[in-house]
Amino acid sequence: MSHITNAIEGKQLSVNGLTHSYGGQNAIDDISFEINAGEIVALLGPSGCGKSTVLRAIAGLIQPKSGGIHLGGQDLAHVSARSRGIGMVFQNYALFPHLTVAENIAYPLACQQVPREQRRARVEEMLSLVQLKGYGNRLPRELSGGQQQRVAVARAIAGRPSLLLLDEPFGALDRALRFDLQVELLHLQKTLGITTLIVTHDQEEAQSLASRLVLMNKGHVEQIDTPMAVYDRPKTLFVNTFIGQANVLRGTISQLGAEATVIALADGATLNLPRRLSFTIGSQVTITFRPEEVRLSSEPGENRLGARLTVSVPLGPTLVHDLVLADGTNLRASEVRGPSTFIPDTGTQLFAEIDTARCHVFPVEPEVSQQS
Ligand SMILES: Nc1ncnc2c1ncn2[C@@H]1O[C@H](COP(=O)(O)OP(=O)(O)OP(=O)(O)O)[C@@H](O)[C@H]1O
Repeated sequence: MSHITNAIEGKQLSVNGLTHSYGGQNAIDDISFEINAGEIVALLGPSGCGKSTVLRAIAGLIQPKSGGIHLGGQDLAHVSARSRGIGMVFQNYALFPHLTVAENIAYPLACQQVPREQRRARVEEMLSLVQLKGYGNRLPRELSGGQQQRVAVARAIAGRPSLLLLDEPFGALDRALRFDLQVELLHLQKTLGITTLIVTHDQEEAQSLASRLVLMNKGHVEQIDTPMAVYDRPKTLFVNTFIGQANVLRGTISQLGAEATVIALADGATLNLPRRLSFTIGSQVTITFRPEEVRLSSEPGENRLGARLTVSVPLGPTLVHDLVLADGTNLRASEVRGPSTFIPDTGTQLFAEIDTARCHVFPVEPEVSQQS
């Protein structure tokens, strides 16, 4: 395995101002991001936001309307898809059904005119790398979905690409198998040091695999950050609600102090934030907070909103409470469940205390003024 490590040299990928449309409207607009050599980055966003389009442009399968793509400093504008040195894995395996596993893996090597002996050795290497030693003579249909996807990965890296593109590679697999393959892929990627871009709409997959996330929405990039930064410091309401769960309330800025902001909610309640926000008094805002930032209490008090408990559900180690505020807004709270955690009765009138130090506040029309 050691000489593979030396052989694959991940290169830096740089995407600048990538724009593409299939008809009138842009599918992607001014997309820019970088992936360091050997890094694994996830392109994450809802269905139709343009992820696959970005991937196709990088692979050379479509010619973007504008923007630049550089791999290891080389401009790919006039480099054919074949000559880009990029390996790809798609959701639906795309193995050749009439070729054996070994022939599938050897296929790109044959295209590169790698001599037969070397090809055979590389196929063996790849098979052991993806833990399919001894499966070389099988046909794809004689393998499970997870095994087929491992073959697809082996085929993608057999030609020693300097960039690996994965488009929803585990989308067709069940949850447990997905997790196993994610762990394997991460191990493989680290061992080989291959620069990797994975497209997914599964936030858990993105968070567990990637060192950084590129969050896309409606053809734009909303935020590029580490998984933790995206969760803790979302730049937009979209990112905040797309990654993890968030409670969303509407309010109006009613007081601004040196180190405090008071927000009035619809039903007359207020939230006091221990910092000055850069809004003017009277601004309409959206306040968000995670379920784990809500604590239930039976007493009223500061930052406590009257709420009726609709249901409490124990989910393994956590207890999730769904509540409804007086104005009908739903609220979710969660807490770590211990042996003596008290579970209140459904319908109980309680107070939901919001940890306002950890709230996020966004302008009410966040989609109008997207920043890059
Ligand atoms: N070949 C095509 N012709 C016309 N429109 C297309 C084509 N491919 C994609 N689109 C449109 O471009 C937009 C972006 O599509 P894209 O496939 O890149 O999104 P995606 O984020 O990968 O979605 P998904 O997660 O559902 O695969 C969508 O509105 C889609 O309908």
